[in-house]
Order: sequence, then C-alpha cells, then structure tokens
Amino acid sequence: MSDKRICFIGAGNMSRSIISGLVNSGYSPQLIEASNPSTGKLQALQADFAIKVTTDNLAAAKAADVIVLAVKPQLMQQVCAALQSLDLSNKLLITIAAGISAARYSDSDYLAQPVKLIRTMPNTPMQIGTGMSGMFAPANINDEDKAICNLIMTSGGQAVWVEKEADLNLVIALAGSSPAYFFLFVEAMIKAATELGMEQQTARALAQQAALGAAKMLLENPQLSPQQLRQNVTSKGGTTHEAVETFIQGNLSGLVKQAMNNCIARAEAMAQEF
Ligand SMILES: NC(=O)C1=CN([C@@H]2O[C@H](COP(=O)(O)OP(=O)(O)OC[C@H]3O[C@@H](n4cnc5c(N)ncnc54)[C@H](OP(=O)(O)O)[C@@H]3O)[C@@H](O)[C@H]2O)C=CC1
Ligand SMILES: O=C(O)[C@@H]1CCC=N1
Repeated sequence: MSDKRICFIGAGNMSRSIISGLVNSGYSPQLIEASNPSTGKLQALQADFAIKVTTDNLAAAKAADVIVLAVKPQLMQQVCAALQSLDLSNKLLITIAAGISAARYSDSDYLAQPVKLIRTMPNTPMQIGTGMSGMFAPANINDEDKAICNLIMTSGGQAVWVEKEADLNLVIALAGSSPAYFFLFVEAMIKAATELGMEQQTARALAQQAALGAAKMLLENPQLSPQQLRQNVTSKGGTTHEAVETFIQGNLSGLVKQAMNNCIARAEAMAQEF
C-alpha cells in the first residue's frame, strides 16, 4: 500500500465512492483528506471513514502528494485558479471531471503552471466495489504516478488505461454515464408493471433481480456473446420473442447509438465551454 497523502477537492458523491473504496481496501485514513465548502458531507466522511477533513482547499492541496479534483466541471476553473499560488511540480493531480481536457488544467485561468495530471472517468457503482473507470495519462506521467492512480481508481472496482484522450469520451458514454441508462430501463419496466397492476415494491424486486441475473450471466459467460445469451432466453414462437421484436421494431439499437453519440457530443461541447 502507498504512503502518499491524498486529498480530495470536493467531497461529493464520487469522492465519497472513491474514499470508501480506498479505506475499505486498507489505505490508511490518516493519509486521506477531503476538502469541501459545506461541512455536512465532511462530517459524514469523517464519521464513516475516519479521514481528515477541511474546508480549506489550499491547505489540503498543499499538504498532499496526490490531489484528486472532484468538483463539477462548471466549478473546476475557479477551484483551480484558487490553487495557483501552490508549487505543484512535485504533486500528482488526478481529475475525475467530465469534458475538461488534460491540457486545459495548465492554462493561465486554471492552475497556471505545467502539471502532472491524469484524467480519469469513474462511475457511481464504485460506491459498492463494482465501479468501472477509464484513465488517460499524458506523456509526462511516469510509471509510479500511473501506479498510484491505478491503485486509487481500482480500489472500488476495475479501471482501464486508454491510449488517446478522446477515448475518455467513449468511456463516459459506455461506463461513466451508462449506469443511468440501465436505471432508466428498470424505471420503465417498473412503471409498466405498476400500470398493469403490480405493487411497486414487488415490481422493483423482480426487475432488479432480473437485471442482476443478466449482468452476472454476462460476467460469468465470457465465451458467450450478449446476442447468444439473449437467444438462449428467446424460445421460438414464445413470449421473449414478442418482447424483443418490439424493441427491434422500435429501433432500440439505433436509439442507444444516438444516446451515446449525444453523450460524447456533450463531452466535446463541454471541452469548449470550460
Ligand atoms: N456522478 C457521476 O456519476 C460521475 C461524476 N463524475 C465527475 O465527478 C465530478 C463530481 O461529481 P459528483 O461527485 O457527482 O458531484 P457532487 O455535486 O456530488 O460533488 C461535488 C462536490 O464539490 C463541492 N464543491 C463545490 N464547490 C467547491 C469548492 N469551491 N471547493 C471544493 N469543493 C467544492 C460540492 O460541495 P457542496 O455540495 O457543499 O456545494 C460537492 O460536495 C464532476 O466533475 C463529474 O463530471 C465523473 C464520473 C461519474
Ligand atoms: O453526467 C455527467 O456529466 C457525469 C459524468 C459521467 C456521469 N456523470
């Protein structure tokens, strides 16, 4: 385990997920600090994980070897600008923000100095150890920095390195944002079932267990394609065929492609905005 001091600037949902993974995997809470303007989330983090907390971003960043930037993209510029007085040359920065390029962080309105910064894209299932993250390291990042980033991002699940920064936008569409797609699908199933007369709680229990079962079938049968697994459910002339045909007639795959393209386009637009 590393002895690097890690600070999180922004103590929201994603920081909590990553901190939870780190502490649960044995990282010393004494080496972790979270900084946030309001204190409620800090108190909860301190109570749950015994980490250090502060409302002073500058002090937290100054004391850290690794700084995880975890505020909303809209706030990133002002948060970085307030850290300009620090010498960041010996620190590793990790950003989890969507849609802000790695190069942008060195600009005069951001950190205003060359930095060692790794861009990552986690997802909310990190909270329960089943996260999936993408990571992009620019050319100035060494193996030791990559190793600590990998340790942080795999503490709550899996992580992959991407070769090109543009691929991070595909990671957003496939893994960062996609838990919401699955939740939307389950939402729609529960809504349909309740409209057909089933009690909400029962409908949720049925839909979520089917989702879990389908996810585990994918994981535990790497030799079978998703298409084959689908076909194994679909009896000739049976019920599944009717349901699946309905999705195909409604162009589900075209809709999914459009949704992912729109997700990527938004990430690209954010890169211009921020
Ligand atoms: N949610 C997701 O699924 C994913 C999110 N991301 C990225 O993670 C980042 C954070 O998202 P998420 O955790 O969901 O957002 P949250 O809103 O949950 O967390 C952001 C935190 O930043 C805090 N904050 C606001 N201003 C400052 C400041 N000046 N200094 C320090 N902290 C500040 C907020 O505090 P307060 O509430 O007190 O204002 C809040 O606790 C975003 O950039 C997003 O793109 C990446 C992958 C997945
Ligand atoms: O919606 C967003 O912008 C963030 C990034 C991926 C998931 N949530």
